Amino acid sequence: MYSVPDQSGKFAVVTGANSGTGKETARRLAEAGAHVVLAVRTPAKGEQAKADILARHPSATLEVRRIDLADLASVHEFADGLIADGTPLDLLVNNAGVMAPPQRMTTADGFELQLGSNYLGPFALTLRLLPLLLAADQPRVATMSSGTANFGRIHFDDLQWQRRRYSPMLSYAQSKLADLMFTRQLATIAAERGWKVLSTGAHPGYTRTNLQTAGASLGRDKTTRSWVSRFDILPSQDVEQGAEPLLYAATALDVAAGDYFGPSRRFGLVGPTTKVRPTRRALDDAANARLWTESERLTAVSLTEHVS
Ligand SMILES: NC(=O)c1ccc[n+]([C@@H]2O[C@H](COP(=O)([O-])OP(=O)(O)OC[C@H]3O[C@@H](n4cnc5c(N)ncnc54)[C@H](O)[C@@H]3O)[C@@H](O)[C@H]2O)c1
Repeated sequence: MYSVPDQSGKFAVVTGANSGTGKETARRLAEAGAHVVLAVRTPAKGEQAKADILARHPSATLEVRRIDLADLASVHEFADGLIADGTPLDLLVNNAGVMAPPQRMTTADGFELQLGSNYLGPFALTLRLLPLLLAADQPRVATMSSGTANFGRIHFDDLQWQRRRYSPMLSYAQSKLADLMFTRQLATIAAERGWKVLSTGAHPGYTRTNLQTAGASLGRDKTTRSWVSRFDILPSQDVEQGAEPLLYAATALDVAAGDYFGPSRRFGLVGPTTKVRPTRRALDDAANARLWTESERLTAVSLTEHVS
């Protein structure tokens, strides 16, 4: 098991920290000494997660704050709260995500649900929190992608699936490819501007969490059921294993800007975290820059406005 380096004195935000890999990541960061903000959509679930973590680690310092990544007003409210407090932010973990709703659904801002929740919300959140990140000594942004990014394509002419027949899984894959392209582009921008913020990415492998059932609870179409059933032939992991690549991306000392981590695979078994090569579609600098510009336009959150 990966040993998280000492996080004493660090201030971290983990989105989607009430369940799955987010809760486990928050737990391990708190165990290692970080003060962790559990950034959750439903505060009561956040409080339950906090109580669970405290039961295992009584000296952990945790706080619950509400954020709905599918609502930009909520993202701004969350960011405004942290900025008003003014504590430099050492670590932002963009973990929250939703997979495969039964049909095309939209966020409060009218974005297709998966693009909005999995990518545009975290994009806006990261840009808003950059001033706090840049005030920290060794800041880091770790963003959760997915192995499905390998099947993803960014449809610049129809990002929101308005002109094509909606595919819940291909839309999920697009949103997760966008996360990976964002990870790379943030690393590029940081290098260009001489920022010390380190942008890294991870995917968990197939992990037993609420992700498969949360989407399914809304009902599922036949094609998505068939996709999801294909996951079941993959070696699955428990959440402790599944959170390891994200924890590594968030805290390991031997990582470089833009690095991407996932579980290693040998003879069909899932092994320790390793650096993985992103799909070539995430290595297209021009596309990464184009997606960034388009995301600034869609969210109306821009670097020039929020970072001097
Ligand atoms: N479980 C897997 O096999 C797997 C595989 C690849 C990638 N992932 C990614 O891992 C991340 C964590 O998922 P998980 O597997 O732990 O599932 P999960 O369902 O347990 O956790 C997802 C979390 O995101 C939160 N969330 C969803 N929409 C939100 C919103 N609008 N605002 C705020 N929070 C929101 C949920 O409340 C939940 O806490 C996701 O980004 C997911 O895409 C998971």
